Amino acid sequence: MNLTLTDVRLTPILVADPPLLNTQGVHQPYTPRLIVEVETADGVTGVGETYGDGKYLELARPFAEKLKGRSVSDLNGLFAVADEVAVDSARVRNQVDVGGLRGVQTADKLRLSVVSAFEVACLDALGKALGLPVHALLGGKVRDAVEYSAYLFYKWEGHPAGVAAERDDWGAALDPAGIVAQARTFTERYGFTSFKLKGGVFPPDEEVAAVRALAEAFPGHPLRLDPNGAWSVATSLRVAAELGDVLEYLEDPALGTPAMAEVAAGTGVPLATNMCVTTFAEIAEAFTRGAVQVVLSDHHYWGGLRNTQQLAAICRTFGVGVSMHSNTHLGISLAAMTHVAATVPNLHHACDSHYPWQSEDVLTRRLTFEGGRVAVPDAPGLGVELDHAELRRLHRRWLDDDGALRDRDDAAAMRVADPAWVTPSVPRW
Ligand SMILES: O=C([O-])C(=O)C[C@H](O)[C@@H](O)C(=O)[O-]
Ligand SMILES: [Mg+2]
Repeated sequence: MNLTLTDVRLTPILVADPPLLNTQGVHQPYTPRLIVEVETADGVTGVGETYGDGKYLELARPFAEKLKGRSVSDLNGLFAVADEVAVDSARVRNQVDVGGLRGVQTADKLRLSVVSAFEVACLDALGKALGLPVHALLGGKVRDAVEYSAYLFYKWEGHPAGVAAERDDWGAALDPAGIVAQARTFTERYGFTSFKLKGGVFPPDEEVAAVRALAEAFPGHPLRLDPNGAWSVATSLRVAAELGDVLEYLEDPALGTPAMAEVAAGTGVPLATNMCVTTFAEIAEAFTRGAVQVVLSDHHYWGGLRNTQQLAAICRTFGVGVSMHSNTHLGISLAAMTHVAATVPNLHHACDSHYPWQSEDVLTRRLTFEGGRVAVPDAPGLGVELDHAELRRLHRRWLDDDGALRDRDDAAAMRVADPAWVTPSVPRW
């Protein structure tokens, strides 16, 4: 068996995305992703997926060149190779990632976000070469299916008139009744039993009313609210007091560890984060200050599946819970998330996934949710197959774009509907 990497292919694509609202603005009609393919000397291939914005592409290209000739089994070596790739300081100076929705932006985090796709691709190829599923390479699954939550968004019926976009069949959701209707559609289509509402869009009282309406429609079901740090400490404490009886956790109510620590000190509602603990360097302060009770891991920016396992082990040590964050992603990443989640013993919350919002994919067969769960694939590698024709079609869309959509910008998308829109300063309420 020859595990030497002989070819690495990078394909940036644009995938359709509905008009989902968040505190920064609204999703653009198409969002960039990068698909990574690796191939061994024996012709075994592996696939990975990560963010596709320009700042990731400019690292992925030199990184890919350095991988040829190395072994797909040398996963630790990926980090050393990444360190050799220079990050343009303009990419991290005074920059926040997607308006801060994914926390701090550092050179290391950019590198890790690229490494993650290659690590997944190498694990996929290695698994196929050895005849083992990725979860086996990670030490073995401790569950046969991984539970996901319905990721509810305020949304418009469609993208603004005149904007090229695909239509979706979810309808608008701009008030409590719309959110409950969306939640019902999620349960009918996918069987989800826990619900997360993306908040920070409307004044807190409206979002509190939406969560109350969900609690009435789905009594006893786990509920979460995530305003992406849009609230002051005082507002966070007020919402926590009002919704304490129905929330499984409150996610990033206020921005940054000091504010989260203040909120945590004043409420018994567990706080979760994918914004103030997004790197290993941020763990010590947040955990010692008791600022978070649940960390939402994300293999994309934590640097892959094995780093996710390390994060989970640290959380276990400190008695902090683990769940999983998601940005817009396709089936390759859902498969990767499912494999690693299957190996984490202390995963006590349903994971987030945007996948139901994505009508397009680059797989020959989409992954499916049964009863809100994805069955852990036992086929070799990730257990997915790339649809090359669809990959080419979505790449063609990326090639044809004039550059406006190649970098995610939710505020720019909002300005199409509201030319006066500026990214709100924080705290917004
Ligand atoms: O849990 C979160 O904070 C997210 O999923 C961040 C995302 O960027 C989400 O807000 C989105 O896609 O609009
Ligand atoms: Mg969040």
